[in-house]
Amino acid sequence: MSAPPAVEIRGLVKRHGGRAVVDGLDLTAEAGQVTAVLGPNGAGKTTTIECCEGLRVPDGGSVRVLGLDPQTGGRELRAQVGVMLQDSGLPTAVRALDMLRHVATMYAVPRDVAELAERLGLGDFAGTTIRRLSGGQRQRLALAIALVGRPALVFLDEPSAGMDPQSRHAVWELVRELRDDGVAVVLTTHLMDEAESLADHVVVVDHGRVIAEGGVRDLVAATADRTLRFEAPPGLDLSSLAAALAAATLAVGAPTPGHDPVVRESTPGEYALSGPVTPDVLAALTAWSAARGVLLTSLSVGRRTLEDVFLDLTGRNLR
Ligand SMILES: Nc1ncnc2c1ncn2[C@@H]1O[C@H](COP(=O)(O)OP(=O)(O)OP(=O)(O)O)[C@@H](O)[C@H]1O
Repeated sequence: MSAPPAVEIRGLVKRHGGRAVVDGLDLTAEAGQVTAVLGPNGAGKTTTIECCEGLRVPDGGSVRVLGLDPQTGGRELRAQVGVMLQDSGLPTAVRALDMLRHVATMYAVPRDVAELAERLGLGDFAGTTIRRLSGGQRQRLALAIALVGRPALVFLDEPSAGMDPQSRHAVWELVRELRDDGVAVVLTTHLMDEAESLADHVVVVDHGRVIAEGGVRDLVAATADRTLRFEAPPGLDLSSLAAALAAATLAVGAPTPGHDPVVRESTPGEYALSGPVTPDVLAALTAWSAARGVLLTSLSVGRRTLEDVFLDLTGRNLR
């Protein structure tokens, strides 16, 4: 019989104050894969992960972690699951490296503390008390603590948030190694480049449900292959612009039903167009702007990214 998935969630429901913040969510994470859970603020990601960690009791559905119920799996699960929380909850008066050494003693076969500390650059602040660490340093320590017990499954909540580029790449490298060693990695992130560069499987969550999932390439390829972004004064009349762009699409023939261009103002003054990006659409955009005296201060056509997919699905940016 094949091993059960590292995480198997079916129909998870969690309510707060009568409101379902997780509302029938299904998620599977396999060993030897990085599963990225993406979603806007308040989508229910952390609540879902906390149900897997046994920190919250579900109101409905089932959660299995390494084949066990997190509510009753207790010690057996703690020995095999590494957890990196955003708010690490570490004691503040302890020195960073002492904390890591202490946690290592709790495991039967811990990783080499010196090697792990070196990999994550903890040497620079080994003797500093946790209270005095910067946000990025604290993150690196929390990650080391999550990994020191050689877990079979790790939950990483925004693992490289607040880190400088060098530290982020060290973290990414470590995550790839874990995956190659057969560890199941579940990470939540707002960083598209983090998900794009690490994830084997992406699960997009909104309003407590999964709204899309698949490999990064599948998700990106499921829609058009290019995207158009531009900057202009905030508050453009998007319905008038969309009509002009739709006319340009029609003018060149062969419109695809349901694929009219859609323009969104993702943040004030920043616009993204989904739908076919053709030379005529580009010409129609600049003609529409010129007719209204609107100056486009930047304009780019590029490869679609997960960020675009996310915007199409939820109408919102990830942050
Ligand atoms: N203990 C609680 N009591 C009441 N509401 C809560 C509680 N915990 C979470 N919520 C609400 O549940 C919703 C989902 O929160 P959750 O932290 O799971 O979202 P998230 O997707 O992790 O968001 P973020 O990306 O901001 O971390 C939010 O609206 C939040 O305010």
